[in-house]
Order: sequence, then structure tokens, then C-alpha cells
Amino acid sequence: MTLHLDDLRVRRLGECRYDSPFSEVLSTKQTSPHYVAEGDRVLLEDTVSMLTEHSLPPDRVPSFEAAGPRRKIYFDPANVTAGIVTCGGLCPGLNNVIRGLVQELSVHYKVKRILGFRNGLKGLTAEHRNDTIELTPDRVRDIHNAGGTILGSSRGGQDADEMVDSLVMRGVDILFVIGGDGGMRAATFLSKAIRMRGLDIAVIGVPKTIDNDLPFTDQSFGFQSAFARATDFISSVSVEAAASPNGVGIVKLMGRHSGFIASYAALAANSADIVLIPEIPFALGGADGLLAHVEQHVRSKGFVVIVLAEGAGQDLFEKHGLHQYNGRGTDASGNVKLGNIGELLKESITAHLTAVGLAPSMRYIDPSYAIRSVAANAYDSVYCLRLAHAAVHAAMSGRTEAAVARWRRRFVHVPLSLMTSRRNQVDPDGDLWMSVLETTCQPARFGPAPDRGELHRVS
Ligand SMILES: Nc1ncnc2c1ncn2[C@@H]1O[C@H](COP(=O)(O)OP(=O)(O)O)[C@@H](O)[C@H]1O
Ligand SMILES: O=P(O)(O)OC[C@H]1O[C@](O)(COP(=O)(O)O)[C@@H](O)[C@@H]1O
Ligand SMILES: [Mg+2]
Repeated sequence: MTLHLDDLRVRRLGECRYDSPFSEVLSTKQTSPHYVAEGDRVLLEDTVSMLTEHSLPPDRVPSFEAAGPRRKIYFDPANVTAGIVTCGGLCPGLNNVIRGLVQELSVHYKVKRILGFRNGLKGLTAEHRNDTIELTPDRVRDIHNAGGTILGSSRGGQDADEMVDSLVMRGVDILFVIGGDGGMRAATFLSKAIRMRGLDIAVIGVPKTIDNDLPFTDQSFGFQSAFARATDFISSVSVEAAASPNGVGIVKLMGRHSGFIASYAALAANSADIVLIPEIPFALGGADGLLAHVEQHVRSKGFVVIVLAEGAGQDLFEKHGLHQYNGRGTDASGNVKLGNIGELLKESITAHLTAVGLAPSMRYIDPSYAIRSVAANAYDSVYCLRLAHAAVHAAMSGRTEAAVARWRRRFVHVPLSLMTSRRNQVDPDGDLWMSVLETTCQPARFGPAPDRGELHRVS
């Protein structure tokens, strides 16, 4: 999908009439390598070849609006009520974002009323709309030291009109939705319902996902803390596998559709022999298949370490009739429940190695929630705070139906609809995956799989 400048424009509620608390400090600021001035824009693309391909004049080149404070704002801070909600799966840094929003709103803009809606978008339903937490700087003072979210989170669908009713009834002027692809989609529908009613409510998204699968953001907050934690598990399994006869270490990590956690954690641990991700299908059997490669590793090196994303190899269940590992249906938000690729690999590798006389010592870990429930590390803490600042500035200046994101090191406004227009995935031809191949020395592909029953069936 080719994007044009107009696709990247962010909606505004109206003219900015109030002086911002940042007016004075902004009066002399200009764009520099470290600052993008109000009114300047950040390029969508960043190579000479991509830019020359358009041959567009500079003012028509696709670009994002720069985030940051404005000299004039739309809302009168004295009369603003802000709402905050966290949705979907946990991610390190949720509390840091909440704290950053509350501090910026209260300390600089002097907003007096900030409501935290409880347990995700469920908190905006008629049943729960009055069960809010009053958020003050005192209330959020220490929350960033813990993982999770003080507001709680949830999955499951809600009616957009019912949620708008809640915002109206609670007098909310600005809603901050901290969520993943589902949350951004819900925020988009919510914004549309607000617009249909002609209401003056700003909706600003703060993209959240440990899978790093949201587009138009360099890397999502909490991702670094999560993959750092995952790295510990890879290192443990590597030690175990190396110390055991025919050791096989397997670590299954989160990542439904995108193998970023698996790739980054494997690079950080620098001890994996094989990385398997959803973006690159692989075959189990055959001379070039995964099982043959595992066998060769165990024969030559004495052990093997495999890191896999939970969404890898999902086609194998059907292909090999292994229905016992297959996922079933969808979760409350409509996300497909995945088959258990970790168990499938554990059992098929055990069967294969045993059959060829290399009975393995299997060390399989699925750290699951342990990687996303941790507190944000120092890097993510800074990132979360800066995203929160950008989100408050965007909202106070009347931007709406937009998310704040860091794109090519700059903080920008991204139209909400774009956040769900595509999925960020590891590019098999990109330099991240090349680094993984350079590090593991694994072949670019395992397969193709011959349909000749070479797979050792597991019971
Ligand atoms: N297509 C959709 N339309 C409306 N709401 C959605 C949609 N997808 C998800 N949501 C809502 O967004 C919230 C969070 O979605 P979910 O997929 O669970 O997590 P995440 O935001 O982390 O991706 C849920 O409450 C869900 O109902
Ligand atoms: O929290 P649940 O429902 O068990 O879902 C687990 C899934 O959540 C994720 O952490 C991603 O969640 P989000 O889409 O909510 O960010 C996946 O990595 C994982 O598969
Ligand atoms: Mg999601």
C-alpha cells in the first residue's frame, strides 16, 4: 500500500485558542538534529532511493506531523477531564505511561480531573463506567516500579456507542487508549462514534505490544524489557543443554504473528543454533528439514539450542494431522488461539533423535507470562515517559484519532487508522533476519518438506 501525504494527516478538533504552558520555551525553538519544530514534519521513508522513486517536491513527500508541545492549545486545561484506559495483554511500562500522563497533565497543564477506567475497555461499558480510579500525582508516585497496570486490563468486545455514552456521562474530554492492535482498532471505532455524534472529545492512542507487531513505530515500549527477560531463559536453557548428553534446549517465546522477541532475544543471548519465527515457514522432515538439522547439530556439537516464537510453524498441525497440538477457536477479542508448537517440537525432536540412536536430554521452557509481566527497564522507562508527554501534548492541542509513536528516532503523530492498516513483521529479506542467520549459521529455510512420511509421528 503506497501512502500519500494526505493519508498521514492527523485530525484536529478545531482552532487552538488557549496559550500553552510551553509557549515561552517554544518561542525560540527551531528544527535541529535533536528537535523537530512545531509545524515541521518527519519523513515516512529514509533512503535516497525511496525518496527519488516518488520524485515529489519536498512539501508533498509523505511525512508525519511532529509530536511535541504547541504554543497554542485547543482545550482550556482548567475545564478538562481526562480518561486513561489500558487494554489487551500486559506489557512492561504500562504503569510508566500512566504515571507520565498523569504527571504531565497535572503538573504542566494543571488538569484537575483524571479518571482511570478499570479493566480495559470493559471499564467503559454501562455496567462499569462508574467504577473509576481518580488519578493524581500522589496516587501514581511509585507505580512505575512495578510491572502490570494499576488500572487492570482485559480482552473482549464492547459496543462503541455504549463507550461514548460513558465518556459523555463522566464528562471526559480526552481519552488516552493504551493498547495493541485490538485497542487501536477499538479506539478507531470509538473515535468514529464520537465524530458521528459531533462530540468534542479527543482520542489519543499509545501503542502497546510486546510482540512489536504494530506498524509505524520503531519499536514498541516494553519490548526491550521483555526480550531482555527472555534472554535469561535462553541462557539458562543453553547452559543446561550444553551440560547434558545429546542436550536439546528449546525456549518458546511470545510472538503471535511476529518473531521480534525471538529474534532479538536470540541475538542478545547469542547462543541459539536455530531461531524459528512465524514469518518463515519451515519443514520438519526431509534432508533439509528441521529434524535433520537438529540431528546434525547434536552429532557434531553434542547439543542444540532452539528459540521459537509461539506463532511459528502453525501450518504443521494441519499438514501432519497433529490435531492434539492445534489451537482452538479465538479468544474474547477475536485473536486466534495458537497451536502449541513448543510441545510439537519437543516431542517430534525426541522421537527423531531417539530413532537415530541419539536419545536426547530435553530442556524445554515456555516462560510465557514471565517475560511480559516485568517492570520496565531504564531504557523503556524513559521511552514510556516521553511517549506519555507526546500523548498529552497531542491531546491538549486538539489532535484526535491519532497515536503517538517514535518513528526513525523522532516522536510523531500517526492517524489511528494507519496503526491497524498493516502488521509489523520480521522481514525475511531484511537486515534483522540477516543478523539472526549470521549469528546462528542456520540455513535461510528448513525444507521444503517432502510428503513421504519421514516425519516421526508422535503419539
Ligand atoms: N476489531 C475490533 N473492533 C472493536 N474492538 C476491538 C476489536 N479488536 C479488539 N477490540 C477491543 O480492543 C481491546 C483490546 O484488544 P486485544 O486484541 O485484546 O488487545 P490488544 O489491544 O493488546 O491488541 C478489547 O477489549 C477488544 O474488545
Ligand atoms: O494474555 P493472553 O490472552 O493469554 O494472550 C497472550 C498473547 O498476548 C500477547 O502478549 C500479545 O498481546 P496483545 O496483542 O494484547 O499485545 C501475545 O504475545 C500472546 O500470545
Ligand atoms: Mg493484539
